[in-house]
Amino acid sequence: MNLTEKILAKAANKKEVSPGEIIKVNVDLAMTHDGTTPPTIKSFKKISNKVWDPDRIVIVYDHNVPPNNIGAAEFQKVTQNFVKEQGIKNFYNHGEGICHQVLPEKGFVFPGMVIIGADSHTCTYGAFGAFSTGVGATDMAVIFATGKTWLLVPESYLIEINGSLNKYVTAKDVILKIIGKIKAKGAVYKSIEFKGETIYKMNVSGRMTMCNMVVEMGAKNGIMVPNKKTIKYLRKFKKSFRIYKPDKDAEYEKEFYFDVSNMGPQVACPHNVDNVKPVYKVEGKHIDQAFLGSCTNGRIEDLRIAAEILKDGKIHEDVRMIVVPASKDVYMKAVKEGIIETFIKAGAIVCNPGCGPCLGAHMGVLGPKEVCISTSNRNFKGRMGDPTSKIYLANPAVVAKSAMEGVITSPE
Ligand SMILES: CC(C)[C@H](C(=O)O)[C@@H](O)C(=O)O
Ligand code: SF4
Repeated sequence: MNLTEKILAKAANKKEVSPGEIIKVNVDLAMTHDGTTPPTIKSFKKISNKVWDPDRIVIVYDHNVPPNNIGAAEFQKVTQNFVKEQGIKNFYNHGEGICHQVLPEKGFVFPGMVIIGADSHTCTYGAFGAFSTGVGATDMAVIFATGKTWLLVPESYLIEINGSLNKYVTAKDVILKIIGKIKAKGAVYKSIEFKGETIYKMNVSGRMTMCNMVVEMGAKNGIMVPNKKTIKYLRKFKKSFRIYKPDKDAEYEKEFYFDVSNMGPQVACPHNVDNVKPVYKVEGKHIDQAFLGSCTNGRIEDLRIAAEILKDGKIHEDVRMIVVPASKDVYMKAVKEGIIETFIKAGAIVCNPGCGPCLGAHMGVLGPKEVCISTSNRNFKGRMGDPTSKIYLANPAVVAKSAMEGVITSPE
């Protein structure tokens, strides 16, 4: 069995599982956020009045924090009442950060776990060797009630990545390159297992960025065997965990190889995440907004990269640059390191932790024909505002450099 199959077999109390099989699994952790908790509650109330285990549910307000309209404020009240009624203690309602950042940071994510979230980027936790995937509110309601869900065991793709990354080339560029090759519909319902020297050496932040974006190829989950840096990250929580590894003769439907040694920064052009080009092909394109943040690239490592470029520089007068740290923890580290000061002095708008403008709700909605360069994960038409606006996805170095120049620019 491969890595995903091993974890799913354990969760289903079976010796072995194989692709195509429908299994019932125990869920170790369930996550919902301010947007998906109210619809989950609505379905939940039709089937139960008591959650299966309040300690295995984590709720994070991140998409609309603080509430940006009356509906969002009402939604938050619904969740607050539910949390009290059900005795859910793991509740982060005052801008603790993006759910996918908060869960690992607070020590909820460990190797071998089955984590289901009512958000499509729940696949991020594969960086820690967990099986994690997103579901809708009705599936989540059943999990809230029973602690179980059904899964179709996915076929798996093995992606091996070798080579060291050049300066200003990051995990984001690697995953964009992969998506550009496999395409947006190229891995629908597949499990993606990453391996290779590049993954083995990668820091936790980069591993999260890579697993975060597998859903942009339609994948069910992305997963990696924890490396030394990941184990070090997890040890600080002082909890025991078991690391699962694929069998030597594990089976995969397809295998892909990437050598990233000579690769430059990549950009996903409007309006599809798989419309990927090397940055030099889009250099000179005028931008109105630059966004540094999201569950893909809002971590301290990302902010450091951007700050190094912006140090002593100024953001172009035509550009509004918006910086949203992925969590309070990231924010506080950035304050301590003087990074926030660098952003403010350069002319950026620094907002409170959360999803920020990523999905067009607030904090930088794009007007007609405006162009944004963003470190987030989706550039769908109209996602950040007006349907005539355009989004280019890139790494934090490209976003920072472009913000200074007023046009898409390579930091190299
Ligand atoms: C609002 C939420 C359900 C959505 C998701 O599931 O991904 C959002 O986080 C996004 O990135 O589009
Ligand atoms: S940061 Fe963006 S992609 Fe991530 S959960 Fe929030 S809205 Fe979704």
